[in-house]
Amino acid sequence: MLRLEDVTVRFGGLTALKDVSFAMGAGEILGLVGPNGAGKTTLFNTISGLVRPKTGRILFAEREIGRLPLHARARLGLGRTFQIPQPMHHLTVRENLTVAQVFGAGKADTARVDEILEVMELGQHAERNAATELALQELKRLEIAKALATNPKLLLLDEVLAGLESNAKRRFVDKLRELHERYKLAIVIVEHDIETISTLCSRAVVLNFGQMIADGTPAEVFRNPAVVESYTGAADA
Ligand SMILES: Nc1ncnc2c1ncn2[C@@H]1O[C@H](COP(=O)(O)OP(=O)(O)OP(=O)(O)O)[C@@H](O)[C@H]1O
Repeated sequence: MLRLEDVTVRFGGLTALKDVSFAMGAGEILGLVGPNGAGKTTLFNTISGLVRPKTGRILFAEREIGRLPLHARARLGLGRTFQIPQPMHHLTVRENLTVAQVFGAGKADTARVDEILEVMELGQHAERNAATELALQELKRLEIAKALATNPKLLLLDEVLAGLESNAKRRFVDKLRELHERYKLAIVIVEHDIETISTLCSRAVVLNFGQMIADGTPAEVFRNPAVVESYTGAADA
């Protein structure tokens, strides 16, 4: 479903991604891990179209998408969330979903918006101002709801669980599983918590200084010496 071939991204003199290659299949839940600054968000930005790679190819649903604009990628089924929730100001929760839907799916579909509000447990907040009247957990659910409104086949989740306490995190993980089943979604999730990656993901890939240093089951990856060193090295720095 998604394949990256030798993707390199530079910001001036800084190589943020270097020859990154990996493929994932429909329905997979993949954890993307690595120390701060490793290139995880840059990878999401490159897949979703905010950042242009210097070299390499990105294929999604058997099409080369590396030069397509954001909305074209969204319409092919690429959905994403942002590390810092970005609700549209002055709009209600419901309006946020409708705008996301028009951007990513090409037209408004009230029934689908109602369904997503219910699935994401946002029904009672539907007419609230999204930017000023939601608590952190609701903002996070809205961020995912906006991505779902674009009818994705692949969902890129950038640290959606960060800042939640452990019970809330567990409920959120259950919700992600539910979405995976219900919408037959493939998911890539950036997350620092090893336990979460281990319970949610069948596979994990690790970035360090822009390079992929491991790819395997979470158990394999987290006992890989290069991975352990990338984290302890970062902690010592
Ligand atoms: N727009 C940009 N311009 C210049 N440098 C950038 C830009 N975006 C990211 N970088 C740099 O690229 C590197 C990778 O950053 P990125 O945000 O992708 O890492 P990350 O793995 O998502 O980190 P974190 O876990 O802290 O979110 C960092 O050195 C960062 O400073």
